[in-house]
Amino acid sequence: MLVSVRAMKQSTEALAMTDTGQQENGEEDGLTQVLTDVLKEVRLSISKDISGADLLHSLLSAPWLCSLLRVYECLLQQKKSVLTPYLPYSSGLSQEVMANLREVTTPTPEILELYHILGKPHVQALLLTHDTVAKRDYDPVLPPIPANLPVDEESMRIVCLVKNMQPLGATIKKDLKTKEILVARVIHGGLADRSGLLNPGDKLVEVNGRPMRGLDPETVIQILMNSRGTIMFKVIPNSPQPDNQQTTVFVRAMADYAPVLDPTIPCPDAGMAFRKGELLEIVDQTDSLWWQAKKLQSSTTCAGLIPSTNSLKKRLREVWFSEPSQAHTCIKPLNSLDDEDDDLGIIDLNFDDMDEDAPETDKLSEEEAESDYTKEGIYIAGFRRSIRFWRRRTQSKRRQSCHSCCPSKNHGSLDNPYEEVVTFQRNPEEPPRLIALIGPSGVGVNELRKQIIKINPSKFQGAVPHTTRPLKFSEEAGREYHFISSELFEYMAYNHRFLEYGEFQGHFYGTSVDAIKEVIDSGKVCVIDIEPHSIQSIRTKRLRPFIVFVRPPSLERLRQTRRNAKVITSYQIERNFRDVDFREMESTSLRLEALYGHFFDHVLVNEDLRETCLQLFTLIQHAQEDPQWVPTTWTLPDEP
Ligand SMILES: Nc1ncnc2c1ncn2[C@@H]1O[C@H](COP(=O)(O)OP(=O)(O)OP(=O)(O)O)[C@@H](O)[C@H]1O
Repeated sequence: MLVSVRAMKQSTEALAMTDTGQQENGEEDGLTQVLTDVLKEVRLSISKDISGADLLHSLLSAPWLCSLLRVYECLLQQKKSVLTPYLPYSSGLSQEVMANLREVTTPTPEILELYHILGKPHVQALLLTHDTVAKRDYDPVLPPIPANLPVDEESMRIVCLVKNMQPLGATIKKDLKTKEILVARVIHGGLADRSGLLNPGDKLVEVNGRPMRGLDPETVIQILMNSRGTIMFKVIPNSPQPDNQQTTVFVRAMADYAPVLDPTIPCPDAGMAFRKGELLEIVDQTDSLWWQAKKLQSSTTCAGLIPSTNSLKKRLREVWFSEPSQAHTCIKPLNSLDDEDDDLGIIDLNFDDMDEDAPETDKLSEEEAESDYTKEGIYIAGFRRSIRFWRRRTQSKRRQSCHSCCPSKNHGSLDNPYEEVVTFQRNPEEPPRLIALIGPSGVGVNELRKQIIKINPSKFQGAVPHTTRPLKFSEEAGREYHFISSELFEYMAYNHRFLEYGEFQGHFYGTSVDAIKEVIDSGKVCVIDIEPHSIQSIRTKRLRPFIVFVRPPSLERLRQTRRNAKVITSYQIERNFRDVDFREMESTSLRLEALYGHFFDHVLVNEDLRETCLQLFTLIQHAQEDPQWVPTTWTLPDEP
């Protein structure tokens, strides 16, 4: 044990010596060498069977000790290589050199060149920066604090901002009791915010030497708006606010908003207009009435004021009830409430009111109406004309109904004017997103769907509809239709299991959510076309739909491209398109976009069929593979 203590002592001393020695001699392997020597001696002690030598040997040869020594050596190395400036006054020296060079009466070209180089602003700036870094003197030089300051005086801050054409980025208000002018809010990303020197609650004492106390906010705003260049504020800073961490929220606007039309906004100039469907980044929600937001697709860094959810709801209701031109066609005598059936999706196709002029021979027989799109051995479910007929009929009825004027039917915007969204990237293991096509009747949604499924039937599929009509000879249950009893159909309809359903020639037809889910769960991409009023029903976490609106091209292009195309009229007639159909398609398209545009993930113009198909194909891939904004509720974990 005595030996081990002596050996340790020696080693410590050796370590200490090596430390200084290493610093002096620059030897890098000193410590390792000492350890090796000590280990050698301890090993000798072991062979002499001296007590404790074993323990000391295992301690000194432990890997952690080697590692520690290596770290120590590295740190030592690092300490040695710290850069020290050769001189901390290179800028002053360069000035001295230039002064000397100026005194040379007959300067050589070299002298001239050196003088020119040293005089360059970039070189001067570089030398100045070098000196600042060398002195490590980064703080501004502040004037000394006067010794005789009264203890209870509020500290005053002098703030200088350079303002050109841009607004100040702050709103003000008057404290009615004290008549003081206060900073009401600081707009994120604006001039005041970027300076970091003005905060909500700061008292404005003077602006450019002019006292603010007692002035009207309007006068102060005018003074600020007319100021250019440097504006000097004297402010009494607000006592520091608790730092409530702002979290950014992303939302999709479900309503339009124009600050210039809103008399309640505290500062219309600071307001931000937006349209339905636009994505907004809400950066400040501290005020319960007015939030600050930026548009996601905008390059501006400065936020604008937008109403909070409650303020916007209130505003939308006020606007709706004050609109003098609203024709409240939803208020009808009791005996004319048939359209209410449309909302439930029930359409009775008795053809009592059929086109008198339509020749009987043009009308499709039940067989023709039921002809499916079974081509080249591919059964493409959900293309039956029977379903399309009752839809056609629904559309003409719904056109007269009152979805747009009634607040309760305003597609949720009055209840939820901002929909919270997040970016969503589908995990390849997850079921594919539903692809829903929407468009005015005749624009080609059905054709596009058919083409896409034909391209790759093992990847794309439609949802198999349900019907109460009997199975025909060539059909197979679950392939063309799910054939069910009227009772079951009624039960399903009653329990909201259908996205849409209706009656055609005494039989019920409908597309169920489960039929869609069945396709999705099989790993295939389910492609459906739906009526716009069903959008809300499919916008669920379960289906995560990607909604594509198919828009018609110009009238001229419609005439050119639809020469051989057939339109299905609401009277069960298939005929060539007429100009009146194109015009109707155009006006319906505008109406649908105005009403439902904020739900569309993409708008596709169906001009050339082949081209549109390719675009749709790419779009579907993009919908499945790339990140997109979706409602936050779609990404929340399921409740237990
Ligand atoms: N880009 C296009 N060029 C030429 N013809 C087209 C194009 N798109 C669709 N068509 C044709 O237009 C007709 C109507 O198309 P489709 O049946 O798909 O309409 P739709 O939008 O489903 O409307 P509806 O629901 O009323 O049937 C069909 O004959 C279709 O082949």
